[in-house]
Amino acid sequence: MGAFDYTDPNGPMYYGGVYHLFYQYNPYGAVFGNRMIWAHSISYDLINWIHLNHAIEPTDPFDINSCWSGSVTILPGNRPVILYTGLDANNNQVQNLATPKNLSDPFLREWVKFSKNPIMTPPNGIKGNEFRDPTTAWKGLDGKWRVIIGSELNNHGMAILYRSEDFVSWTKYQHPLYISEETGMWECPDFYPVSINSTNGVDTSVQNPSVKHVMKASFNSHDYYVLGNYDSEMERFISESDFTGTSLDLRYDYGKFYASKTFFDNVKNRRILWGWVNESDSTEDDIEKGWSGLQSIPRQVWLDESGKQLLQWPVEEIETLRDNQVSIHGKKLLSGAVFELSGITAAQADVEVFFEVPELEEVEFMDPTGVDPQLLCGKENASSNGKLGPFGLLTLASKDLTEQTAIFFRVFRGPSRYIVLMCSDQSRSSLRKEVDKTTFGAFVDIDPCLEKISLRSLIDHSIVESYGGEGRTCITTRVYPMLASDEGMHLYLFNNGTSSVIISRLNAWSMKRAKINGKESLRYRAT
Ligand SMILES: OC[C@H]1O[C@@](CO)(OC[C@@]2(O[C@H]3O[C@H](CO)[C@@H](O)[C@H](O)[C@H]3O)O[C@H](CO)[C@@H](O)[C@@H]2O)[C@@H](O)[C@@H]1O
Repeated sequence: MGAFDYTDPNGPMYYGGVYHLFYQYNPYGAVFGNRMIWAHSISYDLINWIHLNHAIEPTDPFDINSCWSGSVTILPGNRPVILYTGLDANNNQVQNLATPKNLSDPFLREWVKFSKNPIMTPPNGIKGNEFRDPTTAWKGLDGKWRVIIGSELNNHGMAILYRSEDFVSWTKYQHPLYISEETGMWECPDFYPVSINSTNGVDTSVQNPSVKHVMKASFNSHDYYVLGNYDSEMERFISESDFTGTSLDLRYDYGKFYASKTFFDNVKNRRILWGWVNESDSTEDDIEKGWSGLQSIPRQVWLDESGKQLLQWPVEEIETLRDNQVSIHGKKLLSGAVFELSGITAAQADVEVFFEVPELEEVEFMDPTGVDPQLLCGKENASSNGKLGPFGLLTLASKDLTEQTAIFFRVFRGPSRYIVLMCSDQSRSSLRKEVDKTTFGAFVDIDPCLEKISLRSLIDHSIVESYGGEGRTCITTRVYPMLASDEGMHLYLFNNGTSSVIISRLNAWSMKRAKINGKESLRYRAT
């Protein structure tokens, strides 16, 4: 077996009838290494993948110590170009350019590095190890290209802005596009418009009154974003809030999800998001099992009607893996109920459930001010009893429930409205002691008086990707059950609250295996 580490998604795009995904990859070891490369895979449907030869590897002084993260921009005339960070011979981070050798090859198998690399080097005042991860570039109203690079100055994370007329000569702009007072170094920034009145995606260069902009930055092991307005004439991004690096910030995902990247899929008019989902086991475990790191299921991302946050949903193509289905309508889950959902493969499933909570009157009061939902989930875990909740799913569970990963909700009465808490409780996910079992949690911005509380979970052996409130809150987790074999894995609905809840609608499917290089493959193994 090989030993490989998969991390950041790089340069996703649609070209020549196929989706391309590059990613940070260590071909020499199961964990992050000192010679990272750009691996390359392609797909016709975002689900089944073909691995190609590596796209970019360290070869020249400007990237001899690694080819780190970056992005693709499609130039006029349908010409993709890669901007990536190279670690040069002195281990300084520099930005490099590469272009396809043969544009008529839809697989874009070979990439040629620009003869005049590097095209950007750390500017004055910026440390050589704090200048990386170029975004997809966009065109301003003046026709000039813009790109941002992750960096920091005096412990303030920022997006350094460069401009260019020809994509080759880049000039640093006088001030960063964004500087954050409260965060450290920014990795893998992403900057893109979202429509304010449609779920459709828009091209990265679009600027008009019907879009807002998203600024995403990766720091403190999480992907945070703010929304705002971008003005390319003034070269300003005016955000509606600031990054605080606390639980108050908006995040794509409140579990494991980092160094993400989006791209505009012009065939289906949608923006697609990918993130790196790392392991929760130890480095020693990774070396023993011979690999580490997953890519999330790609998600469509768009602005919520409220304009206050993004919504995310697994791309529709995931439904092609759906196999046999079970459905439930109008079933009451009494206090203390644990109800097995049989008839599907619990180890690999897609479950969507809508809960109705009729007994709202006497729920506990909670003032959410200053409350960290993740800590609250740790305290009010799956086995505690509230009035309304915990209720939800017990995934990847052994028959006797010794091992289980609970994805659940609690409902509280707040000062002005009800508060819905969503948690992913890993504390009993595995009998293995050395794995990280931190509980994750976040609030879901829904009013249970007006709508049902929904949960969709994509379960696959060692990963559970959960979408609460129809994509308002996402939590991804990695777990390593020991007791349950694929066949012995179980899935339950539960209600530990003192009030009943109603499963108003549930649809769940066994999921087939995706094909990698034409063969049905296990996407993720627990061990
Ligand atoms: O592959 C390099 C790209 O990855 C990014 C974002 O994920 O930087 C990753 C980063 O962390 C790696 O090294 C750490 C040890 O130094 C290790 O703990 C972690 O698991 C690794 O992913 O790489 C640098 C240098 O090590 C570190 O500062 C980062 O957090 C992205 O910024 C890079 O382009």
